[in-house]
Amino acid sequence: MSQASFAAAAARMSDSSCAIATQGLDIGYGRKQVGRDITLQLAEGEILCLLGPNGSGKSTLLKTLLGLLPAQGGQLHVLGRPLAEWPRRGLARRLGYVPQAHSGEFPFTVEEIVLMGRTSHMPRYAVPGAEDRRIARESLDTLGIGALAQEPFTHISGGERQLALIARALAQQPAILVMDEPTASLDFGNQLRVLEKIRRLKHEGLAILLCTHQPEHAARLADRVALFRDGTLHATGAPDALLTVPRLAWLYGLEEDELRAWTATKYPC
Ligand SMILES: Nc1ncnc2c1ncn2[C@@H]1O[C@H](COP(=O)(O)OP(=O)(O)OP(=O)(O)O)[C@@H](O)[C@H]1O
Repeated sequence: MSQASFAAAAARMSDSSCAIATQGLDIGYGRKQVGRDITLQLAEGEILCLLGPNGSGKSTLLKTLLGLLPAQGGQLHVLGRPLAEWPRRGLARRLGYVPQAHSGEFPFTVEEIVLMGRTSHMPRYAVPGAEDRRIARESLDTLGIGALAQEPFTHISGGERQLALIARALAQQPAILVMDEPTASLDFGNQLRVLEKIRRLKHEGLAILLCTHQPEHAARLADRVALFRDGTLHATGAPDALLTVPRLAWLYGLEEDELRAWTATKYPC
């Protein structure tokens, strides 16, 4: 890297209006490398959609950006500050995470799961107060699952669990929202409701990074898309420029005719 580009990269990394910035990030598990040399930025008030085939390393990247997995190399800054320098509670207050829906092991109620999103706002060892409960209730209602508040998380459907995990992240009131396939197990109506909610959160100023297996969602929602394959970030840019038939066919290992035959969206050729 030349001195000028090194200086430009350093300025980008320490820009506090950049929600997340990485430079040459290597990701993986222990000695196993899953992705390498990943350089990306997520700006405030931006939606960036990460697209890529199964097993390409998207979830591993998200977990690394959240500090749930240590980076194997490179640099990672959140709001202009190295991730490692953030106090845990400060980071937890700013970074919301919607993981892929899981069944959960302990029979917490849905409300209790959502209240967990308030933990970083509460004094240590405190129980949730009236304001925390109001915010949790509002998050449930906004996703249309207020009626499930007292149900055990382990006894609701996969799609309902997905909505509860989104409600938990909303209750956290983060500045940055990282979502791993947030609409994967939702019915058509809930998919659209969640996409609309994500769009509104962006207008409230949140920075949102999400993985999706649905290019049409990225086309409608994203300010920028990132194409990720084999642990490498191949391109980032405007949806119109990147969501083309040749690029999507290459990304998912399809024939172009196959893609045209099975998608209703008319991607540019
Ligand atoms: N806990 C783990 N330990 C070791 N390797 C893992 C672990 N979790 C995932 N991997 C491996 O990392 C690679 C990338 O997985 P990852 O879950 O990041 O992919 P993905 O792009 O999110 O896939 P999908 O779209 O199917 O969710 C895969 O080869 C996977 O086997």
